[in-house]
Amino acid sequence: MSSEAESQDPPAFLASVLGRLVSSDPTLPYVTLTFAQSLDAKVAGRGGLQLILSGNESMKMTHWMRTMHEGILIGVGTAVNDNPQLNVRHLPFPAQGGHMQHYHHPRPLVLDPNLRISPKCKLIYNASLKAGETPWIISARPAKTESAVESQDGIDWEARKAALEKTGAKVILIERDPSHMLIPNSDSSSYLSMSAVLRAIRAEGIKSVMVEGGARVILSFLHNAQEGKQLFDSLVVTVAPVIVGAHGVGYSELLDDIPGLEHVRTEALGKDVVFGMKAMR
Ligand SMILES: NC(=O)C1=CN([C@@H]2O[C@H](COP(=O)(O)OP(=O)(O)OC[C@H]3O[C@@H](n4cnc5c(N)ncnc54)[C@H](OP(=O)(O)O)[C@@H]3O)[C@@H](O)[C@H]2O)C=CC1
Ligand SMILES: Nc1nc(O)c(N)c(N[C@@H]2O[C@H](COP(=O)(O)O)[C@@H](O)[C@H]2O)n1
Repeated sequence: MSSEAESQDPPAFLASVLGRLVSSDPTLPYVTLTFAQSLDAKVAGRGGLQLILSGNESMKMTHWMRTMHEGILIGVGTAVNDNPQLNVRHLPFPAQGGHMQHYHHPRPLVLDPNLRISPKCKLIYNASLKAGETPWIISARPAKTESAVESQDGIDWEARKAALEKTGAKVILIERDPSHMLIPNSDSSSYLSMSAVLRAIRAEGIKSVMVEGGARVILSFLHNAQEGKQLFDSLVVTVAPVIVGAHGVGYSELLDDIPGLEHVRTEALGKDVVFGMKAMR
């Protein structure tokens, strides 16, 4: 482990890749897209099995990134599959107080058009114990049907919204954007427009966001970039020395080459290699 990873300050690697975390567009947050992958570009195992790919040193770097950002965004697939905490735990134990008091914890932001997240998930439970910020769930009302009577889908969605709000979680609604970019050969028709999501987050006061995945969310950001719509400012990818194989979950199978990425720095952290890139918006 490098002495830098042991320090009480974020690694210099992150300062050079992320800079001051200020977006050049005041209507959007600064966005860091980050994830851990195997040598063969898989982010999860068979059927979405959560894999701990990062070693201690790169996981610590990820938690430094968490504390540097105001928000941490995931898709509902990750929320349901991993039941993550998304708080800051793997940093040096503070001399006074615990991790919860000492470090800034990012606000969890979950993309969830169908409100599939459980009101009993760890994000909500932790917030009730003050072991993390209250999550915000970003959704959109189901599209109206032809019929004058409200569809069962709509009624069920309203009930799930009420159940989530009862826990204290905030549900942020964005308008469905019928013109938003679909990803060919994917099941992306129900997705939220990523630029509308980012504008809504910024309007709610979040000035920097770390996007942690999962596979479909990573694909959405990279597909937008491939089509010339750059929605992230920096890309930080941890590569772990393991091959998962074809049964694993990847994000790159539907992608073409992506222009506008500029290498900033590569860092060996323990067994892993971390690549830091800047994106030209
Ligand atoms: N190695 C790593 O660093 C990480 C790995 N993972 C792994 O990733 C897997 C989860 O990935 P995945 O199943 O793809 O789920 P995601 O977490 O990527 O969530 C995808 C879901 O988010 C909703 N969504 C709404 N708008 C969008 C949009 N514009 N783009 C993409 N999604 C949108 C959709 O919900 P709906 O289906 O309701 O329409 C969609 O299905 C897990 O196995 C997890 O372990 C997760 C994070 C990090
Ligand atoms: N950086 C990183 N390395 C890995 O090996 C991972 N599996 C992940 N996954 C992300 O972290 C979430 C879990 O967070 P908590 O430990 O519960 O706070 C997981 O859901 C992914 O988003 N990241």
